[in-house]
Amino acid sequence: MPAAALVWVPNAAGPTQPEFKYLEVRGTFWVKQKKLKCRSANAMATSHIHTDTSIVMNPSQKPMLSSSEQRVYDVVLKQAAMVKEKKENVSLDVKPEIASPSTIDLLNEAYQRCGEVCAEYAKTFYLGTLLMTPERRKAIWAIYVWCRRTDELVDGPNATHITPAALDRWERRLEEVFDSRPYDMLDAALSDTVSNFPVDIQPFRDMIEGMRMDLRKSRYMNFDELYLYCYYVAGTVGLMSVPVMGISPDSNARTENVYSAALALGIANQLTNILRDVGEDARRGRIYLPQDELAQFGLSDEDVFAGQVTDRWRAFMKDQIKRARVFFGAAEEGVTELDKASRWPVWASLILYRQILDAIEANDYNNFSKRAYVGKVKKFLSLSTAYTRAYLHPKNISNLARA
Ligand SMILES: CC(C)=CCC/C(C)=C/CC/C(C)=C/CC/C(C)=C/COP(=O)(O)OP(=O)(O)O
Repeated sequence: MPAAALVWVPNAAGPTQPEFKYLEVRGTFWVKQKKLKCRSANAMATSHIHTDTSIVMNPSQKPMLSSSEQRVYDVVLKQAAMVKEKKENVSLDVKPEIASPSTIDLLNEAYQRCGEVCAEYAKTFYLGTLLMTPERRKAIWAIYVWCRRTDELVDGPNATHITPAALDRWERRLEEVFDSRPYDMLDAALSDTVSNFPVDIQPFRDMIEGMRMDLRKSRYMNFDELYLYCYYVAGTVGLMSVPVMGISPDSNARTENVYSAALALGIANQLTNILRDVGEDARRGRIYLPQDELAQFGLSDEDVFAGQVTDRWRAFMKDQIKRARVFFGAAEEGVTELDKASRWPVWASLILYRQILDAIEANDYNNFSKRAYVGKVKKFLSLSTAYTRAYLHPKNISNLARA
């Protein structure tokens, strides 16, 4: 793991320039060292390329983005631009009333089904969506269901039969959803959602690309490759959700910065998921951990398959956990910018998922044969912490979040 990382921090005072906090690893601590003004808004934990601190510390330079980060940041900018455009043209955006009562009934039924699926597979998140306005709640359900169905193609009961050609068909079907030609009821709900909210198709396409990647790849040479995978399968969810969840009318943050935070939450969640599931994935012949970083700690695939918790493994895991926490930290700053009604479910999922990292530590880094999980009492407490954070004044929230 890298010696240094730049982490984007939204400037609540309404910046003309985004701000970055410079974080440096010293021994086992991340030390906030100085703030830099940078022209580019994205420098999310670009740690793996910034091992030479002199590169990051020169304030006159744009932070160097890796190829994956640049590729992903272009999607962030595109999505943010779409939202801004929608905001500016909001008065012109009157949809003709062409839907017949029977179409409306069918759509309502479709959304209801999406809600049932969400309630069944993501209970806590579903409860959180109940706080949102009915339009937003239904739209989030429709997006959730599409993501779930996409994931099931490679992870569900028929996963062994799935081929790249089937994913191509799923992508053509996605294009039709965005062209208002849905194939089934659940697609119809998504079609309706993407016509009501400024949601870009790219993150959806990219999630399918993530499934293709999972089919053809079982090793990641470095963090750049892993970052791209995490964006495809989880960062995309953040980008799809924010246009629906909405940014608070009181927010002074730049739209693209809120989207970068949403992306960070997806990446943090996925990194956590990977760290929790090392043993389970290894039993399927998969290792998502960066190969070069394993090697830096004197570890190899064989060590992962052997599943022994050694001092080398502990040291490696400490570094990986540290990086996941950096991404959670970057995400936190964006949650406070979301529309008030959307903050609670996001805080809840952030706090709950981040606790999995604590659970891995509590298991003495045995993620080979012990599953890290958050107990019921802790879960319940987290929900009320999330509630408090969501409904305090934004200025207080960031202070509290660091407590
Ligand atoms: C922070 C801001 C501004 C917005 C929030 C934007 C959102 C909603 C981001 C969340 C992205 C997200 C939920 C990504 C999915 C990540 C993930 C690893 C999900 C795990 O899914 P499962 O595999 O079902 O998990 P379990 O195995 O833990 O059940």
